[in-house]
Amino acid sequence: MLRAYRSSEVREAEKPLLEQGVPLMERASFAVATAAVRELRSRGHLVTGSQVLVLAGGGNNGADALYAGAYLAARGASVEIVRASDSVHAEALATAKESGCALVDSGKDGILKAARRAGLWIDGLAGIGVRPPLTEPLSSLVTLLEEERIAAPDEPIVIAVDCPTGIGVDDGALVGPVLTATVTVTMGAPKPGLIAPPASRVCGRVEVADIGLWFTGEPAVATLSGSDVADLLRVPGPTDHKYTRGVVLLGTGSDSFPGAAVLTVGGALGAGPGMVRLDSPEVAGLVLRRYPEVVTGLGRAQAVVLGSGVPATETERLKAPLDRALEEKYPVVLDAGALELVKTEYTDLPSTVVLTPHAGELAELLSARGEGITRQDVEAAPIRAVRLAATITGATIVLKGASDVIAGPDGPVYSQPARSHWRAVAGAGDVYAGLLGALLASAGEDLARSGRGYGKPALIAAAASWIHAEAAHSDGPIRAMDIVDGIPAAIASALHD
Ligand SMILES: NC(=O)C1=CN([C@@H]2O[C@H](COP(=O)(O)OP(=O)(O)OC[C@H]3O[C@@H](n4cnc5c(N)ncnc54)[C@H](OP(=O)(O)O)[C@@H]3O)[C@@H](O)[C@H]2O)[C@@H](O)CC1
Ligand SMILES: Nc1ncnc2c1ncn2[C@@H]1O[C@H](COP(=O)(O)OP(=O)(O)O)[C@@H](O)[C@H]1O
Ligand SMILES: [K+]
Repeated sequence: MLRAYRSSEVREAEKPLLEQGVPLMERASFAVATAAVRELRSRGHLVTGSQVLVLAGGGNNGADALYAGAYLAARGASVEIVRASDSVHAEALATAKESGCALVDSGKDGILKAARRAGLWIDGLAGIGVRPPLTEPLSSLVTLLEEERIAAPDEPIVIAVDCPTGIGVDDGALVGPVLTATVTVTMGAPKPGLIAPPASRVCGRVEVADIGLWFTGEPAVATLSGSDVADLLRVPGPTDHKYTRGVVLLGTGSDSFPGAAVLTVGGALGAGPGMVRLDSPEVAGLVLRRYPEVVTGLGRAQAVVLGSGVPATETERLKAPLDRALEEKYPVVLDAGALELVKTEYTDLPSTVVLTPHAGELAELLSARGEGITRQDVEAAPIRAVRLAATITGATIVLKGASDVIAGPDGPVYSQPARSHWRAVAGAGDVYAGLLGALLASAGEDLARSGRGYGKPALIAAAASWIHAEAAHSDGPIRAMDIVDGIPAAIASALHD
């Protein structure tokens, strides 16, 4: 599991080490220099003779970059320094100069010329001490460099020290200029913005440098790996039968969107529940032709999925299965049309109810509940939006997108990235709803006993997102049914992880 901690928690973790005199900055800058060497070598360049640009701001981040520049100069690189503040770390600057690094003329032309000469930039303009948007003069400098980076015929390698300058380190927001990185070398632990969208998109590959920091508390944001998913999966044993493995009931599909029933059933069956029930008479024939193992009609279930392919005007029929699940405390997935119910009637939900909106649906839901929030607001700061929605509704929220962002009313936020963006096709969300329902059904009895869920539904939803991303992994176009077909292998790969 990737665990991201906020800057305040990072500073707490660093405090005892600094008091003991542990040379954190030395470790940090060495990790940056090592990453730079690796990037140069992987592209067939020698360090000796490579042209490197150190972008040094006024904080410790700038000092890290300067010391890294000093290492590279000592190994034969030709290093130039842009001094972006009057108060750069004096000792680090002196060390860099002694090692042969040269200061660049700080006018626009001087900076651009140096940027064009260098194949590798080290971004030490600002680290976790900065809250965006950047102010002048840093704002103009970052804009200039980012434009140059994009326009350059051979894009430079950009190594961000701790974080790309300008990102919302703690909330993953992107407001104002940022310098996009090829690699981010982050100290001690990732920060939320390095693993949560939209900021995670400008971080390149994230490498965590172990500088000796120790974290004990719950992370602010986490990303599950295959082995975390394996820990959550319930593998059947010799005493299991179809009812112990979990039954999932689907109220999905309609005359208007019959295919949604096929896709949700496919998603659910892929995850291997004991049984899938379908309570959608108008589409039962279609589903049975494809999946004869489906049992039609209402009946006992350990989890319920409602709303995929059901128009918002036809939600009346979803209320009976929803009421029953709420009464029996079984987990519920409310997708697509069923989200309508949360706008007006079902306003106080337990966290065992999981809402699965995309950004537009989440904005509509929040607006209906009195928060003036647009789709753009949700996309600009997804962590904030899911937390707000979880707090207002009481439910667990899965915001679907290039990365799924998941939160319950408490516990960490999970950010689960897509493996490929071919996944963005109609019906992929329906597959997700079915898959999630089946995973919740396997934990349904436990969830019903433990009451409001205590973070477990969010964890299970994150596992569903991992499996869905893995199942949708592709180098070329895919259809939603290909995701259905990929689920069993994705689960097997988690179990082998
Ligand atoms: N934590 C660890 O374990 C370790 C941390 N280490 C490193 O320390 C880094 C944190 O260092 P830090 O605290 O000095 O902050 P950092 O980001 O370099 O500088 C902030 C500067 O930016 C400026 N500024 C602020 N807001 C701004 C804005 N909106 N727009 C424009 N400017 C703005 C502000 O200037 P001011 O405005 O205050 O004059 C200030 O000069 C951390 O990321 C890591 O690299 C390692 O060395 C060792 C282990
Ligand atoms: N840019 C993207 N890259 C990868 N996956 C994406 C992207 N945008 C959306 N997705 C995924 O595609 C699916 C879309 O779901 P949804 O919007 O509900 O569509 P539908 O209702 O047609 O199934 C979700 O699983 C989401 O995570
Ligand atoms: K930086």
